[in-house]
Amino acid sequence: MANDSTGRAPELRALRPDEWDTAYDNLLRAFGGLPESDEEREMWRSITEFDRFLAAWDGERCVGTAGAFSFRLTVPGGTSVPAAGVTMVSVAATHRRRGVLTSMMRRQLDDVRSWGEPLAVLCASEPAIYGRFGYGAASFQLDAEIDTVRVGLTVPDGTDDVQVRYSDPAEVLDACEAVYARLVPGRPGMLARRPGWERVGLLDPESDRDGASPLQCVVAERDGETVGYARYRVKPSWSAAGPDSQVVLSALEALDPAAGAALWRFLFGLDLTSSLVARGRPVDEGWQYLVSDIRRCRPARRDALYVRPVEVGAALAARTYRAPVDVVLEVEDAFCPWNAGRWRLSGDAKGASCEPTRDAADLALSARELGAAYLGGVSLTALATAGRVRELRGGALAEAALAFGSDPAPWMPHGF
Ligand SMILES: CC(=O)SCCNC(=O)CCNC(=O)[C@H](O)C(C)(C)COP(=O)(O)OP(=O)(O)OC[C@H]1O[C@@H](n2cnc3c(N)ncnc32)[C@H](O)[C@@H]1OP(=O)(O)O
Repeated sequence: MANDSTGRAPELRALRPDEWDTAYDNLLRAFGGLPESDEEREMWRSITEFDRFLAAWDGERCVGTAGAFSFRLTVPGGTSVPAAGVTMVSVAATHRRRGVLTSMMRRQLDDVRSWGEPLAVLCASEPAIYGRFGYGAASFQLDAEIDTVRVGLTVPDGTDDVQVRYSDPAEVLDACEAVYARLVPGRPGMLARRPGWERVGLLDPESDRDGASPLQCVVAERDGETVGYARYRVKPSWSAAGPDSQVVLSALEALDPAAGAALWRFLFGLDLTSSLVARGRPVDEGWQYLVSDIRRCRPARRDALYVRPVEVGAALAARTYRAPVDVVLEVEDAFCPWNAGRWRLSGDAKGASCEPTRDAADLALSARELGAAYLGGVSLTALATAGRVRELRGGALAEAALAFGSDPAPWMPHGF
């Protein structure tokens, strides 16, 4: 790393609580300098894990930040695996492109390994940044802007048995969190909530509303039990032709198809609105199969969660495989060389093992591609068509690609 203005390399160390404001200001400035509300600042401070938050210092000045939440991530098969949630990464523009990020990534991945966490995950501000450090885009999200005047919704049987009730978001938080917790094991990419994180979904600073209403909440109930919820805002608009307001969805979770349909029907039907913007939804979410005209929903797919296998053996052994698989992977990993070499992966829907081997390799790929395929949302076959996975034994690619896949598709419900 190049030296800084004092002639020394910036000092890298865990953040002390009294340094938090200085570090957070570096982060906000790197993201454009827009101030945050006291509510937001206090929220992010309260969930900071100081011993896992690195800051780079040029004398008294904070010039770099990189945190790592201690998350648990659902992997294919439903197990919850320790994963470092890389977050709040910033380098001061005065110190950019001198290797500060690289030094933080180096130290952080060494730390994550020493903590015994087999995975690191992140949401990238820009996709070009993290591939060099071995992160691959592993889950995708669906964004949609639905013309609710022209698009109809056909709901499944049982939808009328679900009541939708207006609720205060904070008052029903426990019931909503119980719904969320039941869904976590069922979909790879979901994160078990750490204490304090339930409040993130209720953050409602005016600066985030873009002219829309405060956060509104409805719960879906069946026989008095909460079976789903939705949080949304309404952005009012009136044209010469009349009302043209927009519903902006913030969160929606449901325990079964009828509960989900009841919530979508409610959102489609809000008076005076003509469109519904839903961002960050699962790519395979059921509403797409209820609409009369998917094209007028303008669906768009975007990269979401990036995964980095920190310990290849432990990571691959932690998930299950939807078909039997027995392959030797030749892994290339320049940034975390302890992963480089041949690994025999044997597994099925019940469990797996992954150990170093001297046997001949069946497939060759880098840690980044392994991260992309890890949650089952990116096909090894597709990566092979791009030349990112090489088949060295005939048939190994088809066998591994089938085994690695996941249904449902991986999804991460919120950023961090
Ligand atoms: C998980 C999260 O928190 S995502 C948030 C990331 N943060 C931001 O986007 C805030 C604004 N940006 C920044 O703070 C900084 O520009 C950072 C953190 C992205 C990069 O920090 P730097 O210290 O400049 O990176 P560093 O000097 O270590 O660069 C390493 C390599 O990555 C490349 N790189 C760095 N940032 C980018 C980028 N945004 N796009 C493409 N390449 C990049 C560099 O060119 C360099 O490549 P090289 O090794 O071929 O020369």
